[in-house]
Amino acid sequence: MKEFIKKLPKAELHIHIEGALEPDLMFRLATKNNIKIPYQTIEEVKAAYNFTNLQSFLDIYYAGANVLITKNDFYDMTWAYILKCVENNIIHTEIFFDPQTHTSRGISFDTVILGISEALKDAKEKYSITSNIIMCFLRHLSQEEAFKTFEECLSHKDKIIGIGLDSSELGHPPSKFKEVFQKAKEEGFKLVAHAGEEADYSYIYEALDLLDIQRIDHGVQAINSADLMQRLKDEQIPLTVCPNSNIELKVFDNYKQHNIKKLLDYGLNVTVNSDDPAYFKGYLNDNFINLCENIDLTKEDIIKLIRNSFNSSFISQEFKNEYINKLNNIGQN
Ligand SMILES: Nc1ncnc2[nH]cnc12
Ligand SMILES: [Zn+2]
Repeated sequence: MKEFIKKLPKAELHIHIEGALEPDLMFRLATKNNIKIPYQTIEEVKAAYNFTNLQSFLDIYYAGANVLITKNDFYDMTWAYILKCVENNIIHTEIFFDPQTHTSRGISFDTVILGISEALKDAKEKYSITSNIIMCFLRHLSQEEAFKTFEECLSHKDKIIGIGLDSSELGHPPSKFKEVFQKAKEEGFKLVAHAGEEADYSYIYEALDLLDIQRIDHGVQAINSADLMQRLKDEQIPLTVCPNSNIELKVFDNYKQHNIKKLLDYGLNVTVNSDDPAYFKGYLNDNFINLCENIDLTKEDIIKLIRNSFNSSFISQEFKNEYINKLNNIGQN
């Protein structure tokens, strides 16, 4: 099964680029930029990646992002992820970034978006990897701050396809961001939001009904509402599920307890993604492999999950057709 997974072309729809910052690059940037980090060795960093819940991860993840200062730093972090895409046979990726994590430290919006987008442009030229960028608001901050960030992004509308919502979920429901999502919709952005990762399924209803989102990031708590499951099935709303993340952040006790197969068998539009691969012990192939080693996913299930990713992406129908044909051809051999 491992070889089968590796050879299939894939798309990734839920990856925070700051979550692809590997410890070795973190150290190099810390030294170059003269930024103090609370670790002496890579082993110490890895030992610190022992999370109890989402917040315990976010505290460490935001601290790690402090080493990113120049446009080149953002380029290098993004390029390192692109090399992982090549290794994992990811031919299309939709990347989240969190501008507020950086603008709050005095790094300009332009520095961040230009570093990321230039690496993605080079990825297209060198490896034919296609991509889209989704800007996320940090939900632990206010809607007013989200509006300020939204204003800043408008001069980069050509580079940003969509708007998302991430960070500390509990206590920060989608309803808090209703007006700024409405504005983003009027401006023509695609809309997504993290919902039902740690918080209950009412957050998924809010994301659908108040923010009018097109994909749910995570969404695994939907299983606790029969009505919501039926609706997600009827409307084929994509769920960008992140298995390694769910295990590392203790949403499920282990892979055998993960509900992805139940969601898939029920008929939901489920996809597999890596979330923050540098922090959660692996990239996209590892997520598929961990699932296969612990739950009965068939080859057809794997192909279905990947087909769902291509179909649920924000690329053109022409690209979707081309990529799905490629997937079907390779999947049959
Ligand atoms: N899994 C996650 N949930 C919410 N916010 C995040 N930011 C980075 N990873 C996240
Ligand atoms: Zn996420």
